[in-house]
Amino acid sequence: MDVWWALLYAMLLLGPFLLMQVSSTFKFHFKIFSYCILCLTLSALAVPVCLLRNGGRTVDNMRIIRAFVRTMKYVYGLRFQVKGLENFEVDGPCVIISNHQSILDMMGLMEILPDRCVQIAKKELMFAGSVGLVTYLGGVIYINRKRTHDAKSIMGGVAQAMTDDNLKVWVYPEGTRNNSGDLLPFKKGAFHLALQAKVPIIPVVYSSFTSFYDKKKSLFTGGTIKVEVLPKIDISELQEEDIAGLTERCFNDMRQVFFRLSGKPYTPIKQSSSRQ
Ligand SMILES: CCCCCCCC/C=C\CCCCCCCC(=O)SCCNC(=O)CCNC(=O)[C@H](O)C(C)(C)COP(=O)(O)OP(=O)(O)OC[C@H]1O[C@@H](n2cnc3c(N)ncnc32)[C@H](O)[C@@H]1OP(=O)(O)O
Ligand SMILES: CCCCCCCCCCCCCC(=O)OC[C@@H](O)COP(=O)(O)O
Repeated sequence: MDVWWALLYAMLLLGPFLLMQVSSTFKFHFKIFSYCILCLTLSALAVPVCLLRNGGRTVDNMRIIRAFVRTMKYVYGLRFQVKGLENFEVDGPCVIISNHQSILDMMGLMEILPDRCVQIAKKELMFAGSVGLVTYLGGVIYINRKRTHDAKSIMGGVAQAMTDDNLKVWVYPEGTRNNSGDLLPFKKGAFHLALQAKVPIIPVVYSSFTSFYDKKKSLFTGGTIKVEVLPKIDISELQEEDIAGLTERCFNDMRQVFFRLSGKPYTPIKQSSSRQ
């Protein structure tokens, strides 16, 4: 009989706690689901606008997409504090590199996206319904990350297009989303691209989302994201053999800014030793 009483007490004590857990997980997933639905809906609205204004796949559509996406931050209670926007004022093309934490990054990307800028994305995004279609219309460049040989040759072709069409290209050098509160080691494609196109690199850093968005804790509330556009890095004097050093330098510079913006103490690491 005592066992039943003990069980009853345990349920009374743990019940509300368990319910709270279930409902916070539910809330989190519901919010993410609503984010995807909103992306799909806004894309479906943006597609005809893009087609009517610009006819087909062109970077000019990015201005329309940007205007749509910029409204989304109000729905999720996000604010952006941006510094260094003047660093985007370069003559001609450049490679922009930034850290990538979550699908929410699309809002941060569009918040500061300069004109004539396309992004490199995994090819799977092309099949995400109306989102895929709108990214296609905006001129997003798709790569197959599983076939890195093909990915490299696609990025080689992009170098030529950058100079021919005066394009800026946005790359997430971590190569995947990462919500760990640190940066993943950088892949080298963005740096090869800058060297091949002979254009400067502009790093952009977003502060950590972990205080308001954390998958593991099912946390997704409103918050402020600090963004810093860093001064351009001139690569005109560099050669192929300098790529590893350049990657390391960008990684360290951005990681330092990432920790500062996130209000966390900085501990240096070597990018090569942090490879998984
Ligand atoms: C209207 C409402 C709408 C609402 C909806 C919103 C819509 C918004 C619209 C529009 C926004 C769209 C936004 C999309 C965002 C999507 C984000 C993503 O999808 S992130 C995933 C894809 N991105 C990447 O993966 C980064 C790029 N990746 C790279 O650059 C890699 O480097 C890659 C794939 C080219 C190769 O990756 P490896 O895994 O092989 O690793 P490695 O270390 O870089 O390379 C291995 C060796 O190959 C050499 N290598 C790399 N690239 C080379 C190259 N181009 N040429 C020669 N050698 C190269 C390297 O030097 C390295 O060699 P040694 O170890 O140093 O000897
Ligand atoms: C067919 C219905 C699909 C509906 C999906 C709608 C979702 C909209 C999301 C907006 C664009 C997000 C782009 C993005 O952030 O992609 C993730 C990749 O960067 C990295 O991929 P991963 O971390 O390696 O999986």
